[in-house]
Amino acid sequence: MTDKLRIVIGCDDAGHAYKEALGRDLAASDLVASVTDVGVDADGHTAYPTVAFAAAEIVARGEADRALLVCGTGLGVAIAANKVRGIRAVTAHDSFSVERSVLSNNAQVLTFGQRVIGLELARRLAAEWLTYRFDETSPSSAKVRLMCDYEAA
Ligand SMILES: O=C(CO)[C@H](O)COP(=O)(O)O
Repeated sequence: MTDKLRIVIGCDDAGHAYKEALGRDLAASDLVASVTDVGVDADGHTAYPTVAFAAAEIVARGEADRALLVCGTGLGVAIAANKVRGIRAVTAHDSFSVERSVLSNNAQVLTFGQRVIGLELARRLAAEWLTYRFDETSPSSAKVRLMCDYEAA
């Protein structure tokens, strides 16, 4: 049995509909221990970096395992989340990249663009994402460590 994940979700106003739908899927998943929603709500207009910082900081503090963030493109929330020390955030809109974001990069944050991919693809990718766990003994581990060491220096 794979460990269940504590997940943070967040979005800006351009990603709200997908955040809500994905949040419902996550809450219903056997692979998810908890879902923490950092906004925005239906009429919220918080700028995407503010939401991404809040979600990434929760992960960086070890209070959640991963974050799933949505904005118009997925790009802004990824850039912002990557500003938080210890966070590796990626935008991935295809199955292989989602898999490798965990297995190669040990990325804790996945981002989607509501204006870029269809909802059903986003839902499928999020479901796949839940099944992957980084292997600290894999050949990818030393490469991820290079990034961690660079950040820590
Ligand atoms: O996609 C976004 C940022 O990457 C965001 O949802 C919209 O940003 P804007 O084009 O600056 O309004």
